[in-house]
Amino acid sequence: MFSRLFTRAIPRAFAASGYAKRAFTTAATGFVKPSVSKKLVLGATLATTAIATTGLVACADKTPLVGVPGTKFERTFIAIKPDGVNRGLVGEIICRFERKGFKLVGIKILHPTKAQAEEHYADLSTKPFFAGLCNYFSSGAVVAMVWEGKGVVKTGRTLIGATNPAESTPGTIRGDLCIEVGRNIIHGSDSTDSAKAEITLWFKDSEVAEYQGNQTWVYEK
Ligand SMILES: Nc1ncnc2c1ncn2[C@@H]1O[C@H](COP(=O)(O)OP(=O)(O)OP(=O)(O)O)[C@@H](O)[C@H]1O
Repeated sequence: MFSRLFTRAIPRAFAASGYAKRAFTTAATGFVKPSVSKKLVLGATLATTAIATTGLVACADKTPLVGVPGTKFERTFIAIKPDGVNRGLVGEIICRFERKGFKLVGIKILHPTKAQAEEHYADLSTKPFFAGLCNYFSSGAVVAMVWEGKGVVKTGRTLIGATNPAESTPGTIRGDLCIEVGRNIIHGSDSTDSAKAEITLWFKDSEVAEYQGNQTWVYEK
């Protein structure tokens, strides 16, 4: 009952998508049929306590780490490569995703090992540029991120632009900010399956946060 009072206003598509739903528990579950006014007072008191204690409004549903493809909870993995970080383009790139309306739910800076780079780009292991690519990706700091939003995998790729910056449309990240394919500053998952694998490779569940944001101003419903 208590959890219903604080269920997020935006309905989730978990049932349709087959993703597991995790409800949060509270001490209120043992109460039996209090009067309406008592329930309201009880709910308000517990909510105040929850906010004061955690600084967050508890949610009945938690989005899975890999997101829910096809919904506004779809997630993608975006990495600003060492050239992007060293050129001071982190803020510019984040700004473009934020301005679009996507929500940043995970971010960290790390220096990938060669082995991590090889795992991340394993599907390209037969390409002649594979060794150079892994050296490049593990050559310095990378900003790894998880972004959330409707169509974020496909639209994220559109924001990024074509693999080769020379073929990227002006207005895209690569089209505006870089020149060579071997120094193309950013990576974005190319499918929802890739997003799932890459988010799982780079992030733990505890490293991704949920918050309301301004989503009611981004989506019609
Ligand atoms: N011909 C090439 N020469 C050198 N590097 C290349 C070449 N083609 C691709 N790469 C590098 O390998 C990365 C992965 O290539 P892929 O074909 O998966 O393109 P992408 O999906 O646009 O890039 P990313 O996976 O980094 O987002 C490219 O981003 C680029 O850095």
